[in-house]
Amino acid sequence: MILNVVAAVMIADGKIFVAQRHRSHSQGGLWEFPGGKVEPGETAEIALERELQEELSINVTVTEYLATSVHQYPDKTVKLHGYLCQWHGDQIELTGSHEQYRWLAPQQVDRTTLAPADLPLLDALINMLNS
Ligand SMILES: Nc1nc2c([nH]c(=O)n2[C@H]2C[C@H](O)[C@@H](COP(=O)(O)OP(=O)(O)OP(=O)(O)O)O2)c(=O)[nH]1
Repeated sequence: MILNVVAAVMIADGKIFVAQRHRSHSQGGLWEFPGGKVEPGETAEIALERELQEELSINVTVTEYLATSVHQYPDKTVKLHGYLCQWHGDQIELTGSHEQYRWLAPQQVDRTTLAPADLPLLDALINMLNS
């Protein structure tokens, strides 16, 4: 099974937004960029806007494609498409998908608890910020 998943990379004041998946979900307890599965008929942008509204109660603007990674979990293969997204400063309210969130400098992100599919996206971001 291959899942197409979109992830939002939001940057504010040099920090990026990461959230811990709810313990009851697949890959529970791992940290990730918010987002989710692309539903049939959706573009990546529409899926991201919908997921961030559902999970964080915020409106974002998708600004730029970042990178795609493919990772095989025991039960599925995730094709993770990362996009830079603009957060407009709205109040972030977790709605149950996540346990907690943090804004961290990219180098501060704990690579051992980040969902493995997200590591190439984090590296693409760090490269982009350094170039
Ligand atoms: N949203 C999101 N999912 C990710 C990331 N990295 C990563 O491996 N995933 C995986 C976790 C899930 O197995 C899968 C789909 O994510 P999802 O956010 O739709 O998960 P979900 O809760 O609807 O999935 P499920 O528990 O119903 O299986 O992608 C990421 O950065 N963001």
